[in-house]
Amino acid sequence: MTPAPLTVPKIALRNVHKSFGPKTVLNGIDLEVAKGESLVIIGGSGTGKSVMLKCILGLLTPDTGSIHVDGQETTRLRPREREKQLHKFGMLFQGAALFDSLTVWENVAFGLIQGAHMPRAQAKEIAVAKLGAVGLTPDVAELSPSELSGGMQKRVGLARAIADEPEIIFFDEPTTGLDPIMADVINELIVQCVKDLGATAVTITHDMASARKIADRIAMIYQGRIIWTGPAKDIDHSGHAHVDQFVHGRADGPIQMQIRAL
Ligand SMILES: Nc1ncnc2c1ncn2[C@@H]1O[C@H](COP(=O)(O)OP(=O)(O)OP(=O)(O)O)[C@@H](O)[C@H]1O
Repeated sequence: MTPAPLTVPKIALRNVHKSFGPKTVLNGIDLEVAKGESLVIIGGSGTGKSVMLKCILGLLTPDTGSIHVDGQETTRLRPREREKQLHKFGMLFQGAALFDSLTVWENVAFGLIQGAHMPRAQAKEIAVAKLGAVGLTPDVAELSPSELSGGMQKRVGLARAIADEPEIIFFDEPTTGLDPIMADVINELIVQCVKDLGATAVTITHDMASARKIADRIAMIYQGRIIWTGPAKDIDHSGHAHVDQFVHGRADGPIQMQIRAL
């Protein structure tokens, strides 16, 4: 009998550890993301979600463990290979992180012009089309980001994330600071854009409404490890006390917040 073909995960982390001085942040992360899947990572503040994303992007190097993207080990790539690898990723940062010194379209086209060395006129055409895909009209393209509302800035950030048609998109708390209705609009746009691109998506969020809407699968990080992962539909009956406490936002439970003055 012919064995079933093995599908290589788009992203695979194995036993990833990362410490800063005496502080262990990632303590043996094991996680796989399938091609085309939308994975949402939940977990308390300071549990290492951003550090994990930075390790996948190659902005931080794990102390031990492996990270594979499309089957290729990425933790110790040479600069040129790393740059090639980075082209696979799009990113929507917390707070959209737009440059106020550039117009909206220049923000969207930034990676196309700087990274892919595309002529400005061609990059502008793509930027205006991507702005259209997130519901912004061409007149917005000429404005400064400071002239836009928070919801519009997120849309611009999303247009920038998809401009280069990445294979993988990271969303870092995409709905932070938005009212619930605008948050829902952004969630729908994320789902639509990811689907249109056929991309693999990894989202960090504290917003459970967002997680439910965006995720095929949810993973929870706690004390530097993935303690639960399952289909989004199972999040309310995970059978895991830590997940239950987090999802329902209860102060009482196994997760004790460490509150200390810095
Ligand atoms: N470059 C660094 N140097 C030292 N410590 C760091 C560095 N980056 C992150 N940390 C520490 O690692 C821990 C995890 O940070 P991280 O930003 O990943 O948390 P998070 O889960 O994304 O939190 P939040 O939900 O609040 O954004 C924090 O205690 C943080 O102070």
